[in-house]
Amino acid sequence: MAIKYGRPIELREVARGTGAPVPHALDLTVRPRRNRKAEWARRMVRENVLTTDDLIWPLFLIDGNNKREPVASMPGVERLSVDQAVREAERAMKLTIPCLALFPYTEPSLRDEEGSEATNPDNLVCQAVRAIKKEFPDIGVLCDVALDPFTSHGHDGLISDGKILNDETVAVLVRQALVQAEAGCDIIAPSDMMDGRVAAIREGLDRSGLLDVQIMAYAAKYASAFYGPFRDAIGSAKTLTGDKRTYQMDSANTDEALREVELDIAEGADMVMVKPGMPYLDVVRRVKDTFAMPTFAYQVSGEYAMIAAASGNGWLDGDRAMMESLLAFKRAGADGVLSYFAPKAAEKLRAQG
Ligand SMILES: NCc1[nH]cc(CCC(=O)O)c1CC(=O)O
Ligand SMILES: [Mg+2]
Repeated sequence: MAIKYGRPIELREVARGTGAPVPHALDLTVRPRRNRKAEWARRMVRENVLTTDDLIWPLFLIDGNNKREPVASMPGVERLSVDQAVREAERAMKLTIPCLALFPYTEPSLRDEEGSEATNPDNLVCQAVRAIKKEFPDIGVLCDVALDPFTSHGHDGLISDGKILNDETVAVLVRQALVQAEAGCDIIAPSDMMDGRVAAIREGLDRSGLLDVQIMAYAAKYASAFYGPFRDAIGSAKTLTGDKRTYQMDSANTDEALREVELDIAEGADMVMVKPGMPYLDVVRRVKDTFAMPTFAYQVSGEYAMIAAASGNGWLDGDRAMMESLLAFKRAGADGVLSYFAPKAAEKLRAQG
């Protein structure tokens, strides 16, 4: 039998059953389309669902008051001053989005070779964390740990003689994580891809008595062209010299992703992430199947921009493409997804009831 699952197909001379044969009907015992015949039937057999609990909403921050600045390459996304970020936190609460992720646009005058603003306990991210947690203590706040929003060269780490220094960078990242956690951040998310940073950050947090602060490791983060609009949003696109291929992963690899994830789990990560999202769904699936950890995917800025741009041009039904792309992460095994579509998708989900 050519068929592996289900009933064998037996071809007969005449139509089965006692009723009159339908002219030209194929004699099929199995007709998969029966389960798709109506919306209620499709709902009954649906294997995966997207809910608002699956969404983490990334916000871009800028200095100032009552300010909203559009990000040109991400239609519908804005940089927000802290008071406006608090308003969006309220919106997230109402939409039952469990968690926000914060990314700062740092004033150029505050950027330097060492990214020293990253460890300023009163930097923009820390201000936003305090303001959001003060008004809405029940929403989760995630902070990215990496130096790129703060360095004049746009890299995630310290540089010497054109090389990104691993261990020296890790020491700074620990201090960055600590100022964020002290400000009230719930989840520390190292996105820098330095070796050993998860262990060092866990140790730093534990020593400071911050035992409940979680770590979501950007464990398998690829050197990707899809981060372009994000670098535009945080203002590192113009400054970035060279590329990030000596620390972010080669997009040709998946075994290496498993080794990276395994290390981060051993070092104390509570949750792991694969990034970008849609071009790496195979990696999400392998990671989930191999480690059975809370596994997240980041639908990155370039993925958002593609759908938003095509939709803006009338080439795609933007809402349907958005929902289909988000559901794809669930199908691949992700427990949740960081997405700039989060508020829009949540509104749609709530409207569906
Ligand atoms: N290390 C910083 C960081 N954290 C999240 C993203 C990208 C997110 C996105 O594209 O939406 C990046 C950019 C990069 O590594 O260059
Ligand atoms: Mg690693």
